[in-house]
Amino acid sequence: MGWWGSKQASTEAVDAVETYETAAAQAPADATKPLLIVEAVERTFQVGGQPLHVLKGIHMELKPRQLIMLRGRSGSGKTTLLNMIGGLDQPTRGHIFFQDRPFHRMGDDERTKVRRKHIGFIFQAYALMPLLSAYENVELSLRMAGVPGQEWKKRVEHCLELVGLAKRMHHRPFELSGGEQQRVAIAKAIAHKPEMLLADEPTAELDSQMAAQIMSVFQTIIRTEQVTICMTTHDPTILEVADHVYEMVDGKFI
Ligand SMILES: Nc1ncnc2c1ncn2[C@@H]1O[C@H](COP(=O)(O)OP(=O)(O)OP(=O)(O)O)[C@@H](O)[C@H]1O
Repeated sequence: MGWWGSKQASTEAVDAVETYETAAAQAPADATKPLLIVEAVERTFQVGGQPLHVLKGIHMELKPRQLIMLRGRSGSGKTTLLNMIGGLDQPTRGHIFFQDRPFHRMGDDERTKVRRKHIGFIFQAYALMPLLSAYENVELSLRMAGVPGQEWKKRVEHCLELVGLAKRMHHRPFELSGGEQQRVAIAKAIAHKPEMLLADEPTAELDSQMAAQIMSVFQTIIRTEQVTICMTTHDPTILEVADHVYEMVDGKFI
């Protein structure tokens, strides 16, 4: 997983983003219109001078307020696809449209801007700052997203309440269980009000009871925050809460 290289900021790129932003802002809210469209996406890496075909023609759609799961064995390409959907990487071939923005044609800086504003990420290992409290961790993400300071307190408290941690907001990560830390990570990921939340194996480190709590939090935030969630998983016990499961085998959906 990584941030992909070149830094080619240009006025043209900034203008292009603003054009996409304006178009997206003006588009009428339509619950049936896909939030994200993936068309014939392929991703090839060069490994030791040889091409490694990791994604081999992926088609998918995410609609508003859905919970979508990508399931498949280790190495099948789930994280590679999640990176494309989140604008962290670009396809070798094919198209990705996020709210009508053509991710496959946009430069790194343009995609970074869109990501900061419209997408939240949750990882298997909670990615919290160890010396900051739950409250401060969530506040940090608002600060980084450029949200005005006067809005922080209300939003931080609201997000921590949504994930059931109102009473633990002043605890630091080491004073919380794994499931509670993952809930702080969720509060952090939704604080800037993204339309899409991407989660890579969010329950992998948790026992089945904590995993069920995370899935229940996901269902709550889809309803209350109007977010769409796309997550990868190995865990067959949580698939039943998904609106749709894409099963990936060797870089393709079956
Ligand atoms: N940057 C890269 N360079 C070369 N090969 C890569 C790169 N990223 C991923 N791969 C290869 O692509 C394949 C798919 O990896 P990916 O991480 O997408 O699988 P996954 O289904 O998410 O697996 P896991 O469940 O173990 O996380 C693997 O063989 C991996 O080694």
